[in-house]
Amino acid sequence: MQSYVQCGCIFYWEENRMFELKTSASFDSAHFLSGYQGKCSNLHGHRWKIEVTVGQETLQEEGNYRGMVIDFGDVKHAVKALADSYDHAMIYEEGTLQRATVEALLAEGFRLIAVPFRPTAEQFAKCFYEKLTADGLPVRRVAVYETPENCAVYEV
Ligand SMILES: Nc1nc2c(c(=O)[nH]1)N=C([C@H](O)[C@H](O)COP(=O)(O)OP(=O)(O)OP(=O)(O)O)CN2
Ligand SMILES: [Zn+2]
Repeated sequence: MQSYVQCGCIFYWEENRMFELKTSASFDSAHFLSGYQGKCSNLHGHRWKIEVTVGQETLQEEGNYRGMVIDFGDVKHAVKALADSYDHAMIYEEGTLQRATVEALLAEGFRLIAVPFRPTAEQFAKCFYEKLTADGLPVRRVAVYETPENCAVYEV
């Protein structure tokens, strides 16, 4: 990252160094892509992996967390809790299933999660970024893997 810095009447670009921590957690769920031309319009499952990078230019200077960006445990627990909240569910975009279908699935005891977006890896990456940021984590990057080879990244 670069900052435009003023020193007297001189302006210059200063390269900022960044400390980053990375952790990941996974969840297993089903989804489908409504309106997709191809096999992903059908209900299918993934083992989604959420890989989160948090970062800061400075480390904490005193107390229990001196020398740290944030405690590894705090990042790990937040990402695990997020993954668990999407685990073993059928994830669908709001408005893409008939009401009778939703009611029938709920009557069978299935766990449904309606999301206000098409559940692509890209949209999940942005959604997870926003949720973890709202939890107070200094998130820089969220990668969401649908398969071990394919991931989408949301980065700030
Ligand atoms: N840019 C994106 N493209 C696709 C996404 C996505 O989230 N972002 N998602 C899908 C589907 O969810 C699909 O499950 C993944 O597709 P695909 O890679 O084709 O699936 P496989 O890895 O199982 O492919 P095989 O060729 O069957 O091994 C589609 N595209
Ligand atoms: Zn899929």
